[in-house]
Amino acid sequence: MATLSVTNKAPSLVGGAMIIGGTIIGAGMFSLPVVMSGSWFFWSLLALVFTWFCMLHSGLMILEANLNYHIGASFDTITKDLLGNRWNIINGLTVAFVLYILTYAYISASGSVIHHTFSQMNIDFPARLGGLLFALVVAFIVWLSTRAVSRMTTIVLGAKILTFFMSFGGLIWHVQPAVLFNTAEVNPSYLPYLVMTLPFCLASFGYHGNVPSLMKYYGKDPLTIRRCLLLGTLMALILYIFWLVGTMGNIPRPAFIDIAGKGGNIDVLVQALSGVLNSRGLDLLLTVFSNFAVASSFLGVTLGLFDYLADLFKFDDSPQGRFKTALVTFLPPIIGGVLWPNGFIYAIGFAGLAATVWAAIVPALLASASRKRFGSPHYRVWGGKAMIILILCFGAGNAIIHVLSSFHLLPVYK
Ligand SMILES: N[C@@H](Cc1ccccc1)C(=O)O
Repeated sequence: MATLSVTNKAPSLVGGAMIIGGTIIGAGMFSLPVVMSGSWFFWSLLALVFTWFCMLHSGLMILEANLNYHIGASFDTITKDLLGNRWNIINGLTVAFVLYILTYAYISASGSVIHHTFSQMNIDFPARLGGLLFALVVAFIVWLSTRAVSRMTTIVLGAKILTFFMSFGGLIWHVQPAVLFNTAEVNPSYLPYLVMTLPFCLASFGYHGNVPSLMKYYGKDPLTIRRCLLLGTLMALILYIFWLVGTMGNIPRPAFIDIAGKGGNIDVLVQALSGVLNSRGLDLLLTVFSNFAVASSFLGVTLGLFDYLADLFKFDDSPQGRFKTALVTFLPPIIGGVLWPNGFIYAIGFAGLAATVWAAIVPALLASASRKRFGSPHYRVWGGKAMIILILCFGAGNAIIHVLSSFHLLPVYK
């Protein structure tokens, strides 16, 4: 979850859209080309658009329920009041789980990115050590203060956007239609691999913790907040489509088998891209971009986890209190990262599984309960009962798919 820096004046529409877009676009996108290599471009496009649609509307459902409460009321208050204690506990647990597993994913990802960066300078830097050091630096910043995180995030986010356009502009020019449309393979089969991509799409479109924060910033202004959600999620969708074209148009489908076999982490992907690009400058840009992309999500998500745990364990805001919070925030994922440095793809999948509870199932239940209790006078998501049922099925379907694929019951492209 991205951090929001508090300002006195109401932020512009673009500001809110950027907050949403910035939270959505994170390390999750690096898992997409790898897990989508089986279903390849067109089917994956369909999965992306479908997930975008459902995740946008589940976010709007949180807004619908949220508008019946005081400004500043967050997930916890709304869920407890509308759905009762049991749902609230399940909700809280899955929120914590997503944040923990993402922190672990970022440690694993940053280790891999650092390893790749150094290996370009012909230095062999172990990924485990890279992840550990990176996590310690982030832990230090988070321990310092929220303001330090906010400043760092601003710098990193700026650099991320800049390097994104510079490197992706380059990637797009290199796209070969024959590779993108996979004309070399005779009778390829794509459809069986489609469903297993969904939990990864879901994780990559996660932002829902920020909906209550938007109400804090704009007040009860459903129109503006709705526009922010629409713009922010659309921004992510368009960027992800570019990203798919850029990767699948440059790396042939069969080459992804090898990438997935090596753990599917970012360094392997970037290496495969630079192999086909043959351009030193682009290669460097891509490496710089992946560093910033991981760093900004890392900062945002761990700050969210830090605040959540501080509140949960009632650790105070003194340096010692913050130190204790930093320990419970970072120690478990660091241990995970040192023991299993290549779990990035798995972790993103599990984030999708847990996120489906609080980003799809609970929002649909909230909207339904809010209509019964309050009649949703401020704002009501269109589509009536059918939309609620669609989002519920989307959430439950994602959970089932993830469980099936954990037991190797779904076809995997290899
Ligand atoms: N969408 C983020 C992950 C995320 C999931 C759920 C909530 C917040 C963030 C990413 O791609 O990295």
